Amino acid sequence: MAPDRILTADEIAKHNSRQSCWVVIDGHAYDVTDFLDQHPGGSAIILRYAGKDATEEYSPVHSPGTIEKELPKDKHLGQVDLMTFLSIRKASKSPLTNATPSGPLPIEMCVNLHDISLAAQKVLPERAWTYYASASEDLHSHRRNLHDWDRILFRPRVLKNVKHVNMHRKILGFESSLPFFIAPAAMAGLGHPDGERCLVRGAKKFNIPYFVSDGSSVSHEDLAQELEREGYGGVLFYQLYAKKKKDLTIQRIHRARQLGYKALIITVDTAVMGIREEDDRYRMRQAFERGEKYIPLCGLAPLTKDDDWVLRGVHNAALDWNDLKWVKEAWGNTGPISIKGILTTEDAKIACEMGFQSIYLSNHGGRQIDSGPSGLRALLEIRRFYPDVFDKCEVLLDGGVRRSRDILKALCLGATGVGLGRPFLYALSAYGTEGVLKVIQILSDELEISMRLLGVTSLDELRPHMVNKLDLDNSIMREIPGFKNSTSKL
Ligand code: HEM
Ligand SMILES: Cc1cc2nc3c(=O)[nH]c(=O)nc-3n(C[C@H](O)[C@H](O)[C@H](O)COP(=O)(O)O)c2cc1C
Repeated sequence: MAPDRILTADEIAKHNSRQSCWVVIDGHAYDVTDFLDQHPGGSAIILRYAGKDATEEYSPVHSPGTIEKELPKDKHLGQVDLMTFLSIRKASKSPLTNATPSGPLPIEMCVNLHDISLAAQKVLPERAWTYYASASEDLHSHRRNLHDWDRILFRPRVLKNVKHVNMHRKILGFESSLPFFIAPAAMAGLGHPDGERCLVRGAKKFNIPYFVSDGSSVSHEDLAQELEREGYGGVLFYQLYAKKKKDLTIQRIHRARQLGYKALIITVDTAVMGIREEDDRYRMRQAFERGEKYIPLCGLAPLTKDDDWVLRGVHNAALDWNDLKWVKEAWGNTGPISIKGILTTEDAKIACEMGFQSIYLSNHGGRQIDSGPSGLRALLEIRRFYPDVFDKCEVLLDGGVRRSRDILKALCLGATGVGLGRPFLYALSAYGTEGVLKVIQILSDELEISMRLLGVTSLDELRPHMVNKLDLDNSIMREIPGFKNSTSKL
């Protein structure tokens, strides 16, 4: 079929099955029938858009040029008739077009990360806000992330001469100017056309690490180039989701190595995607408004008898600790590896004993198991039952950090570095690169002030006795089979 052919929406809509599956992306129609089983994201997700416009779902997870690279030329069917296209294409708002009449706050008026989050809520299209802000089920883990920090109190010392402070910290081998980093978060392109590029620029300007998500909207090649462009410092670490196919996972690791990513973060808390009901509701409502049947991506029943059993999401539910051996081998000696999503003493010990250089305590921003502990509670548990971890492994942590005082508390308790996820997505959505710079500047200023008020001049001086954690201690396990409670040592 000639690629200059113009197709109507009705014609495309007929090809809505596994036997004949066409999709529309950016105004062009493609025959993806033969590609379904090769699609790295699985066939189910494409079948959901069979005979329809998939642009809104497609764009944030694929870098430009993916179709040209992956689909044979003859699968490009042609352009879609614009008039009929409008009837099948959902009115997708581009970022920053649905600002309220008053718009977001001028950036100068944002004094803290809460202001930035409010600004983003004002301007973000509903789909993006829902994806970024949502967490799983009843949001217990998410709320705990936000509130646990306030249950740790400082024990500030006075009259210590704190005129000069040093905020440097080595994180996974990188000499960072600040003890925090940009946590991996997929699909920054939903919030701003420059997407993850804004985050690279921020990391560069302030010389901090950016853990780039496997699900970046901008290609990893482009991000590596962005880092190389003129600027100051920064470093990129690669966050990996193991795919269902081992060879694809290995390809990703090799690509990260070639691109010069300096550390590997393996996220292990996503055997399946958590139940993010706001996200589901949004999709259901969209389907309902279009008069379509909503096909959930979850549940244990196959979508059709030909399909794989569909677990929620595209991740590899069969992954286990043994698989991490070949992941490690594929990465070689490129740099340190951190295991992200550890929440218990038992798993911390396994990771350390397997020789991983770092564990990363995180409940994925409350988006995975609900009623799991916050990264902070996991830190307290591990301190109690496996304090050796701090001699063997670098401990990173994230979840609900919105103030530098939270970072300082985590560092007092033994963390090496602390990550922030949503604040950076909100910042780039509302203000692009400027927003990302603003977040880092606010955190840097807050940190400097909090250090002085606590009575320390260097992060190396931070010790557990500088905080009072008794309020949270009561909620930490008293016994764990096979581990000794070392409370007295704390
Ligand atoms: C039309 C042709 C398509 C092509 C050529 C294609 C190609 C690819 C490729 C190469 C990947 C690997 C990830 C990467 O690029 O870094 C991928 C992943 C993915 N694709 Fe597609 N895709 C297509 C359509 C779609 C559609 C229509 C959807 C959904 C609406 C979709 C959803 C996904 C998802 C969620 C992933 C992530 C998988 C993961 O990270 O494990 N794709 N796709
Ligand atoms: C929208 C969004 C996307 C995320 N994507 C990823 C991801 O691709 N990989 C990953 O390991 N973690 C991902 N996370 C989890 C973050 O890395 C981090 O653990 C979490 O956001 C920290 O909580 P915070 O948002 O309260 O700072 C994501 C979180 C959000 C909110």
